[in-house]
Amino acid sequence: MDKFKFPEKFLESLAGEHGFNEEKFTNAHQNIDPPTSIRLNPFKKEAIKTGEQVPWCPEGYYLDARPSFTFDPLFHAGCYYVQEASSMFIGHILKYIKPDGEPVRILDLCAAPGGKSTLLNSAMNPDDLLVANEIIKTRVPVLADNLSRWGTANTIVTNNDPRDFTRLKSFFDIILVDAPCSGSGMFRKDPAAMDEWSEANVELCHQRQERILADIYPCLKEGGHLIYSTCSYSHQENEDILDWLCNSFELETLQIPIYKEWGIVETQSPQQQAWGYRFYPGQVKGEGLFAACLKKTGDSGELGGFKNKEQQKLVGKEIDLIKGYINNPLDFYYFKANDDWMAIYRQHIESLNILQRNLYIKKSGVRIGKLAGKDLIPDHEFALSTIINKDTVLQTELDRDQAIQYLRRENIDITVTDKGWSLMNFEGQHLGWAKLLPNRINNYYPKEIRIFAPQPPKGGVLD
Ligand SMILES: C[S@@+](CC[C@H](N)C(=O)[O-])C[C@H]1O[C@@H](n2cnc3c(N)ncnc32)[C@H](O)[C@@H]1O
Repeated sequence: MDKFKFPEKFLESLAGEHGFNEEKFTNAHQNIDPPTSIRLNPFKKEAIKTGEQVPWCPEGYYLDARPSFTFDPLFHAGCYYVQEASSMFIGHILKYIKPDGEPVRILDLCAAPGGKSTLLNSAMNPDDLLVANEIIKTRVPVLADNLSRWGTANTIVTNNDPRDFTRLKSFFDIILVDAPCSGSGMFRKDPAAMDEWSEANVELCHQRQERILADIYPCLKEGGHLIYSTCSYSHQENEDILDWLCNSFELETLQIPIYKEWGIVETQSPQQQAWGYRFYPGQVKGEGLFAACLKKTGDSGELGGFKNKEQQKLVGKEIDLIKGYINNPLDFYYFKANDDWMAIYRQHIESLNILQRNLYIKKSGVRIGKLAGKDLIPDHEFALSTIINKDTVLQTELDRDQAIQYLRRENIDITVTDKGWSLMNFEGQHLGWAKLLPNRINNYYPKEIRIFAPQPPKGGVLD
């Protein structure tokens, strides 16, 4: 019996698509397991560098088998992100359009769980700012956690509706809209998604995609770039959207350089001949994706004259308490968010003020810690950040079993002689904090993200 029974009308709807090969596509779904791929964090240790490289992403690698990532401490240390290979193409587009040496503000509008945010962030410098937004409140914590693990201090996480961005006129240089879609590109990984697919749902998604894009168009600068992507194969959500964009706004299409051997299908929209890039399982080693990039040629006017909202800054003696633990402490602006002490690169103060006035900010830069009496309790996010000056902090190296005990928030079987706050490390990579006391260790790994799962049998199991 066929493993995949595609929804009625689904294959029919793809039949005329340029470059679509039904035989290869069906075979890939019936007989080939989805490949497992990871993308390394360029700001941290190169975790695993064996295996075949993803052709369009130098930091992407296919793994021969799917290990249990939950039981790999380097995963928790943020050394890599588990990401489907086709999605990594967005990084290829960014590298093509990002101007050299000029700081950019990038918006990832539909960002949770953060795969593409960490991808975009990998190609960014401290002078660049990433705003990662997610409309659904319950999906924001996982986005914030994934960016915390990535460790950089040039990201802001927001929880807003696309329409809230309309008033930020000409604020962003690059916007990624990885739109909510009918999800056919994920059928192989998630066959249950087939139950949701219908022509009516494709149409609903198309309408929502138009609304989202109309809302954010004004916040893109003249000369800036809009990257649009979906994990749908339906032309209504892809090429038709490009035509609608070019007809409704001042946008021009951009052709992205690709190699033929990558197996990506380059398409053009029927009316405006806007370029698009399609990924079909069976033709690429990855899942379904559509991506396109457009350049804005029109002007949306200046940012409104609203007042900045300033943060409560840390005062001199508070900064004195933490600056020894931070690399290049003068590069940062220190402020409070409720009781938390935060640090963000100084060059983003103005952006932070403007965003804070207009959006619902869930995290900005790196959370350093909070004061309890005279002591600063360091935050988990600080441990995982790349701004920590590890030479000034105690560090305790754990073996694999001890690291798992730590990540489970259990007692750790280790004898230590040092006292005080210590980074808990695995292979030199920071997992979090513990407080070393004369006869015990207080494990400060955050409860919410600790490992609950039972240990898999040797050889690894699926997560
Ligand atoms: C394809 S997923 C994003 C995946 C993410 N970019 C990544 O790479 O990890 C689409 C996201 O859009 C969000 N979303 C749903 N409805 C939305 C809307 N009306 N406006 C903006 N975003 C929406 C979903 O919550 C979801 O997180």
